[in-house]
Amino acid sequence: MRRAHTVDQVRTAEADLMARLPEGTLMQRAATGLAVAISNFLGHTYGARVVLLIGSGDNGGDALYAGEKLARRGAQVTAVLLSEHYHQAALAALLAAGGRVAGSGAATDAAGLASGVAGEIARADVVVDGIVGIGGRPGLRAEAAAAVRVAGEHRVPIVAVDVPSGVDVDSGETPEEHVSAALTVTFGTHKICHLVDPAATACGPVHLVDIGLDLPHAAIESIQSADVRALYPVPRGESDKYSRGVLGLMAGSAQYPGAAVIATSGALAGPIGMVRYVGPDSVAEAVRAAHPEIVAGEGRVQAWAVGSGLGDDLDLAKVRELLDEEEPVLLDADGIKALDDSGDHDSVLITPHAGELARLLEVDRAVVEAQRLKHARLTAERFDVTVLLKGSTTVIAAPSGEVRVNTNATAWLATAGAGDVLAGLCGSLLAAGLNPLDAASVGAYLHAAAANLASAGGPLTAMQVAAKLPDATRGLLAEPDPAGE
Ligand SMILES: NC(=O)C1=CN([C@@H]2O[C@H](COP(=O)(O)OP(=O)(O)OC[C@H]3O[C@@H](n4cnc5c(N)ncnc54)[C@H](O)[C@@H]3O)[C@@H](O)[C@H]2O)[C@@H](O)CC1
Ligand SMILES: Nc1ncnc2c1ncn2[C@@H]1O[C@H](COP(=O)(O)OP(=O)(O)O)[C@@H](O)[C@H]1O
Ligand SMILES: [K+]
Repeated sequence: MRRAHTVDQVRTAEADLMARLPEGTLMQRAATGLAVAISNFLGHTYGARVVLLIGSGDNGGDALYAGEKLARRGAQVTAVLLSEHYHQAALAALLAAGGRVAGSGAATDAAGLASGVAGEIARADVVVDGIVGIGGRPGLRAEAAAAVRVAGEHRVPIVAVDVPSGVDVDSGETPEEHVSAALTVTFGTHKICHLVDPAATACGPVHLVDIGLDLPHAAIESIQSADVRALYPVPRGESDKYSRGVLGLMAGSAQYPGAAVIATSGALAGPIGMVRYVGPDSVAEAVRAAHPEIVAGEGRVQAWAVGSGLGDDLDLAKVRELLDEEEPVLLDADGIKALDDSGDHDSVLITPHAGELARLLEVDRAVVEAQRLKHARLTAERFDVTVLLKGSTTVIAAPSGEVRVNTNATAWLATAGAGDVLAGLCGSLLAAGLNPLDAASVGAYLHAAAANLASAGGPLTAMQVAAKLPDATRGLLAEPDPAGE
């Protein structure tokens, strides 16, 4: 698992380590990693024009020391001081290495920047965001915001130090103006904003520099290929189609027959031995035509997936009966309407997008989109259910308080029917015996991996995603475990 910690957890771990090391050691480790990452990002160092945006704290200190190291290797490094306070020793080191400070005069330009600063930023090869790190509050002050805007206007890429300044580090929310980075270089561990949207998108790719922190249990985890490999229910020699798991699928309607076909494709491409389709005859025929492997009609199952494309055909009483049974149930789309906040749902997984979760919670969709982690968590707690909240980053929250995210999906996956594939696949993983948290995590990862194969940088259809699931699974199960994962 890739782990993300809260600001408090990071500060505690940092204090413990600093007490055992000579002063300044951690910042030097961070700055060295940062300088190397900036060099790699640029592809060259000698002669590169680097502008550092410097705030009052240690985040600015990291940026200044990295600037010093780049200046020693021949970069032209200019610091823009955005606060009266700054890390004095780090600035002295930068100046001693040949770096400069821009805009130290009193005059300002139309953007509110000290004169000369906008021109420096416009000509830069890279801007380094050392405005604030984990000590920052959301938002940017006027001068910082103006500097960031100039970089944007001139398409100068920004490398964020630790976090893109202005985002909310512990929630991944972006209530105010913030930096949008081409690369974020972080230290010690990932922070929540690196994994949860909308902030995760503002980070760009995230590069982690190890600085030796000893960290506690993570607040949030992001599932990696090695985790999927360890969890995937691979059939054994003695397995038969029943022991591999049978999924009952209640999906599709006269209104949306395709959803049943697509969800079945997802389910059959999972680890189970059989799908039992339960629905109107006309839809069952369409499913059988596409998938002769299915069995139509009720029978013994190890889990249910209910809801994709049911539309007005949703039989609330029937779904509530299923919820009272022992078998795990996945509720997707309209099926989620059957959930109430009384009762024990710890074997239930719901797979809403932001609109469906908003309807369940009776709030606006935009509120869920802006505060994805918060709403996934509170739903898991209030309904005693595991929630897989779909979107650009998928957030999975369990009633135990555990949270996992999946960040490897391509935006091409945002296409009609992709959610039906996911519901079928996650249902299949439940029927094969995974608990709701693991089924959701493995499902989201493989769904995204299949979408990446189907897309290869271009458009895809939901059925193509389902068709690539076996390849994605095969590739992953065959992969050797990389060291350190
Ligand atoms: N904690 C760690 O493990 C390590 C931290 N390091 C660096 O230190 C950073 C944290 O440093 P600090 O604690 O000094 O905090 P920051 O540098 O994040 O912020 C410092 C100050 O900025 C001001 N501020 C807050 N929000 C602002 C806003 N929106 N606009 C303008 N100013 C604002 C506040 O006065 C705050 O105290 C990390 O992000 C990282 O870059 C690294 O040097 C090494 C290890
Ligand atoms: N911007 C995005 N980047 C990556 N994946 C996305 C993005 N937006 C949506 N997705 C994923 O695409 C799928 C869309 O599912 P859903 O919204 O249920 O569509 P449908 O109901 O049409 O099947 C989900 O797996 C979701 O997580
Ligand atoms: K920053």
